[in-house]
Amino acid sequence: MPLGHLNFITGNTNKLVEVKAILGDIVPLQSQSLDLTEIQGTIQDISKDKCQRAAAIIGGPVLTEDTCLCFNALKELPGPYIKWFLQALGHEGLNNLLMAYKDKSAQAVCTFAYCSGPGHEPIIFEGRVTGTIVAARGPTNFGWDPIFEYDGETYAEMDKAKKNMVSHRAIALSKLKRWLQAQ
Ligand SMILES: O=c1[nH]cnc2c1ncn2[C@@H]1O[C@H](COP(=O)(O)OP(=O)(O)O)[C@@H](O)[C@H]1O
Ligand SMILES: [Mg+2]
Repeated sequence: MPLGHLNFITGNTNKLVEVKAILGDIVPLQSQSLDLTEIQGTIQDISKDKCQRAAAIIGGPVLTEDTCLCFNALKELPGPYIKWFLQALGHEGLNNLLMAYKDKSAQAVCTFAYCSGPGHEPIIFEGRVTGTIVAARGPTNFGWDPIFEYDGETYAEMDKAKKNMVSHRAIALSKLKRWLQAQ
């Protein structure tokens, strides 16, 4: 492994807790919060751009993460804009967006980007889980967890250990881990 530690750029405590739980002792993690603006575009464009700017500010290697929630009936919107949709509409409002459609399926998409330093091209690791948007069930401490149902339970109802085994974040991190171990 080439890295002393990974510098994970995030201001989201819930994400940090999950990333630490999933990566365990395999990768020592250091975290830092930067207020980075996000461009509009595809998930990959947004992730790469953000990661490159974080590396330029830090002046070294960084890991960034973006989470999208894509409603299939809405051609994958809100997608990268889910944070603002959730903030404005809440769980009920997000459900209402799908009222006009039979298809309630959604994809949770987690994108990690690793950039080895300023000017270097970021590498992307994506995890995607298809679930169903339902009326909120379970604790409300993490984002849209209560309205995303997978395998009969919402993410919020799920045992933490199970979420960290099956989630979009777990899938993306297993790809990152494999890549790190091959370096
Ligand atoms: O695993 C998850 N479950 C539920 N909500 C999540 C999960 N990961 C991210 N979110 C939420 O989805 C949105 C994703 O936006 P973004 O990735 O920009 O988050 P951040 O800026 O808080 O790090 C935020 O509202 C975040 O709280
Ligand atoms: Mg974001």
